[in-house]
Amino acid sequence: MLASVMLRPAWARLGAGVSVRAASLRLRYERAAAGERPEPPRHRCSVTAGRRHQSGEGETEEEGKARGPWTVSVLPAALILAHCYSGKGRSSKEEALLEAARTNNIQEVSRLLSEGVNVNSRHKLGWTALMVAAINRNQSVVKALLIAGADPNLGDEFSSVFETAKEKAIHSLEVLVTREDDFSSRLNNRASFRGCTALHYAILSDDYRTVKELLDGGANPLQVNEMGHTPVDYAREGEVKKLLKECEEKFLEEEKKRALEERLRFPLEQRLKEHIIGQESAISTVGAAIRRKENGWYDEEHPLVFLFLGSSGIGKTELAKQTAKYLHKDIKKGFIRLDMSEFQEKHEVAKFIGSPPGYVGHEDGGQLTKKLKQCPNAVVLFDEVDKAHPDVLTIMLQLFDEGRLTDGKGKTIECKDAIFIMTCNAASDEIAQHAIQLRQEAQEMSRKRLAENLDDVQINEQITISRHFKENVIRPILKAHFRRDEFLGRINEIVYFLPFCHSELIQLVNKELNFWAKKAKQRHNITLMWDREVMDVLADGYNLHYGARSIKHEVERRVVNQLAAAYEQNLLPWGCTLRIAVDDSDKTLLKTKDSLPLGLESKKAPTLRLEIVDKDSKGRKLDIQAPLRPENLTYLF
Ligand SMILES: Nc1ncnc2c1ncn2[C@@H]1O[C@H](COP(=O)(O)OP(=O)(O)OP(=O)(O)O)[C@@H](O)[C@H]1O
Repeated sequence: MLASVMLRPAWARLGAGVSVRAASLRLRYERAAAGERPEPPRHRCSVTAGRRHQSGEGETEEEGKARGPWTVSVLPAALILAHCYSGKGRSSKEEALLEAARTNNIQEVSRLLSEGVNVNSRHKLGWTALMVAAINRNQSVVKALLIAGADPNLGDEFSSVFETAKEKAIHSLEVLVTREDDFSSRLNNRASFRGCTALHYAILSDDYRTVKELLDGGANPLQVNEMGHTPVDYAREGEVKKLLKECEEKFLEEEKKRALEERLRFPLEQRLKEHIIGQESAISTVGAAIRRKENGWYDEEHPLVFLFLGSSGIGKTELAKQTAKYLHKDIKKGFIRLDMSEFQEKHEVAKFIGSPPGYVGHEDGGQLTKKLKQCPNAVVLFDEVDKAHPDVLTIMLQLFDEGRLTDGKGKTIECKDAIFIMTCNAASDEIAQHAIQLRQEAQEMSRKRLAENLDDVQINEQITISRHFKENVIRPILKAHFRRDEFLGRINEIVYFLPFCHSELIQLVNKELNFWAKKAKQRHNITLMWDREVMDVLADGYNLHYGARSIKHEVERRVVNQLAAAYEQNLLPWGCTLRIAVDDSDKTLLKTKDSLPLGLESKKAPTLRLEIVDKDSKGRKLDIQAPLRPENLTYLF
């Protein structure tokens, strides 16, 4: 049973809360600290031996003999223990709360809570007062903490003694004794407890009343710890297990209802549009597929597979990331990204799923399998899939087909619930050219109708890629790239990302300028404003091959460089208001731009200038000294 892994055997516990091992270590080291000379320890732990070596450094042979083997090995540990004990003189109220929760001192807990102590504060090794109270079966304290707002679903940050010592750079002996003294001596020090909630601990101590208290207080019976176990996995047969099972079902139902309400209130498409400009058709295709899956209208035997097509920097990765954010609270685990250009060679298959036994790197596991194991329903992005070796594609095909993958160690990972997204740059030029042509045709049509004085004219920049184009242009290109129909056949949706139209470029510019305006306010208390014409000028810096990245670069090159130069030359008083404007002499360039025939427009881009806005709202142009006119720096794209 799993609980037995987490708990110490009964014989290894000393009734008053201190383990045999810790007690004997303590006794030995206390004597050492007091200057006694006890018999040498029979089993010297490796940490102590390491210390002996460390403290013996730089001493003469005589000094070494005079000291003897024992003193060196024990004194540092004794110092550590002394430090441990001094920690007992708790100073902060948070520490006092943790101690009161452990000792079931309900009066002290109530007093501290009434003084406004943070009920969710953690011990320096990672647990909360609710966890301490739960493991020690202190039901009344658990109740008081929950009423005061303790979060029953926080996970412990303490892993095992060894791991915690390594993470916090503390001696493992100190961690061992602190865990036993300040938390519980009933737990196995080798097991990992990271992510265990108060409910996990209440189950481990098999305390029905505390379990009930926690469940009534909103504890999630389905929350998994870092080892992937829910509380019920640690429950013994009996009334506690029965109670948990009942609550699990109720919780699942409520969770489903809550999620549905949330989805209706704030649909996925709306969320995605908050982060992604344009790409309406891509957003609705992905949104619809996720909705089918969330509502049970999908084939549960296969995972969802998308292929994202389009040029660079137009939101493919961003859409995958935002979808993962929507589906998973923990984005670190919920979003897996693999650059497939790293799997171009045959032997790199091993990097993907792990090497077989006997091969180098067998113990490390594969890049994909390791991450999928941690989160089998993750959103997995295979970037630039067209660069992967055919053998890697074969493994991917098996993954998409069966929804499972066997790693180099022979372990099978079930991932039917995962969402796989591949990006591919093949056909991106064709898609971009086709979209531009469609947009030009749409604009031409609008102009004609405008000339005919029709009332219902709407300049519509939204275009749709035709089925004919998909079948006759895109599919053959993809076939030539992947060389297998079954691979394309396993893709649920091919999603097209189109180059930005003018209004989308204006939104991108605005987003970028707002980003810098926020920074200017935070860092230098400068208020940044800009005219509409400025956005048009910056939008002209769009480069089809770099997508939104070219807009970022244009704003940095033409605006942020000037800001930095003006700042360096002390031209920006603290708290001033700055306006970005198009130079008056260049405004004519903007006006003539649209009226001139194609190819005859001026090659010179209008200049942007910075003005300080005075109290009377008049602008005073800043005289940024040459050679620091960063506008003149070479255009990198
Ligand atoms: N449609 C968009 N809306 C808002 N920001 C975008 C959009 N497209 C791209 N960006 C921004 O541009 C940057 C690059 O975008 P992203 O990584 O999604 O590009 P991509 O299409 O995946 O291209 P690549 O294949 O080169 O990675 C990101 O900072 C992203 O936020």
